[in-house]
Amino acid sequence: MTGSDAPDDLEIPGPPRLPEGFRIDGWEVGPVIGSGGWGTVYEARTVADGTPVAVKVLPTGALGPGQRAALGELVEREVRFSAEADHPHLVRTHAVCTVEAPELPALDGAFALVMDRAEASLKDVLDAAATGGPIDGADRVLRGVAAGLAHMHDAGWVHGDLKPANVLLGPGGQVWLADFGLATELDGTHAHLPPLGTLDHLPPEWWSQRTGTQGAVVRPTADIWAFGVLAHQVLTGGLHPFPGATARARSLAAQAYARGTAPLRLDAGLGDGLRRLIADCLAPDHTTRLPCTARDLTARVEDLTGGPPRRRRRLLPAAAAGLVVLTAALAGAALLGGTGDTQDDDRDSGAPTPASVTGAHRPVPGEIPEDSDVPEALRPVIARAAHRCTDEEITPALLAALLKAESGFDAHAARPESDEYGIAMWTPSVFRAWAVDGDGDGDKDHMSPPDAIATMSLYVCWLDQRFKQAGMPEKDLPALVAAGYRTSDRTVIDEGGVPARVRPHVDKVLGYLAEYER
Ligand SMILES: Nc1ncnc2c1ncn2[C@@H]1O[C@H](COP(=O)(O)OP(=O)(O)OP(=O)(O)O)[C@@H](O)[C@H]1O
Repeated sequence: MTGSDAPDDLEIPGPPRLPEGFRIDGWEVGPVIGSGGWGTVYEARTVADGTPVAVKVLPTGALGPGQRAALGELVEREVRFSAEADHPHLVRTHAVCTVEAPELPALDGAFALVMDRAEASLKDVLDAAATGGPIDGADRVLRGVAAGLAHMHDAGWVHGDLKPANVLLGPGGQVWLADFGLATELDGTHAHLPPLGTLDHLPPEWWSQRTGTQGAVVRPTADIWAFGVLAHQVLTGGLHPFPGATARARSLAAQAYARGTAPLRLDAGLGDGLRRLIADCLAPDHTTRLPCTARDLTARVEDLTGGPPRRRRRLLPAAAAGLVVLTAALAGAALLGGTGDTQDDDRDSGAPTPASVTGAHRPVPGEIPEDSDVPEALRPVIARAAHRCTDEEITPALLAALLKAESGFDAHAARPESDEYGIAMWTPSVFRAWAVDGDGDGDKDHMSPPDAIATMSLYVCWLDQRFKQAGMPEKDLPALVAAGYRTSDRTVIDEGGVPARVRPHVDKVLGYLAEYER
């Protein structure tokens, strides 16, 4: 790992540190992994069961009120982001605690973020790599970074500080984007970030825009530029696409290219497809970069690197005998976390479930009323599943209405004639393509209500986004989602609305929804 660990024999004053064995709530810290601009990251473990985690400690003691507020904002963003985004390629923050250490005044009151523990960062790997060829696992890293970024953008966030130090590599080969302190929510087409960022991965337009009181404007296209730089580094063992011995010189070279006074000279060893992909990411200004979305990048990276097969989706009962591979489903599956590669599956089943994250969940309309007929034991399961989807139409009330219309909340429901089973009436082969381990028991079972409901939420979230992308009327989305769940996204889009044959079912769902939303 990189970091600011000083060799034992040198007395370099560094940031204050917690002693090994120090307890922060239910976690015990170990050795330091490294330090960044705001604090220090420690190895740590969960006291209860020894699960390895990393704890990032951000001291507040020496900060002035303005700096303290800025740090509080970064932590708040990180927490909000972790609460809202849950994806196999985004590092998870399990909890945020406060360090209580009156005997260590410099650290007393510090924020402590408890996260998944990585084995190394991509920066560590690039620093150790021989230049001239791709690093080991280059394809996997690029696929993971692209999928994580696509999930963020689809959920309305910009990372804002994508760089190798913020790509973490987990013990099972997982690829996680990290450091969401700079991640910021999109307001229309762009967001504002404090002018921090990293020189080597900043797009050229960054230098020509004015920084207002809210900070500089940052758009998803800034992450796309950063991805282009990072992809070049990953595929060449660390070479930056722009020449220069220092970050400042490389940034000037990038600006000269953007002004049209210097050509783009990518490494000669790159294959045609990846060269084109990097060149698209490095289009000279944000408007020419617009067509290169993170979602497209994900599909292109998977095509170019032989990624996991494209996903299957729920079928019309009549077509259930012969599964049809639908390319469009790929994007949605990756978007919502079910990419189906083994790494993701391991993550779903093996990692601890997200624990208490202090910080506000976004208020979600459509909670299930207390006096409804939704079985009490199911309510938290439904609410948790609905909150995994950041699209506002997918509420607990809508999931409850869908479940009532599908099975009447009967966990043992079955329609063998159409191969549909369980509380969410999943066709087992289709369920497997989207499956989420809703109860964290290491198994994904269509007959387990938490798994079936979490998977339903994932799927209808994707349907909702498909219909929005297709420009279908927002007010009709609940009906369209109900119809899509019974038929398919393609059928609903091709028919321009709810197909007549599922209208009675959709009306039932809307009736239940009205009851739950009264
Ligand atoms: N969850 C984690 N697991 C393992 N190592 C981590 C984790 N998070 C961060 N690190 C490592 O800890 C070190 C410090 O990380 P930190 O995020 O504080 O700073 P940075 O990203 O290097 O710099 P800055 O945040 O100032 O841009 C880095 O080497 C980073 O790779």
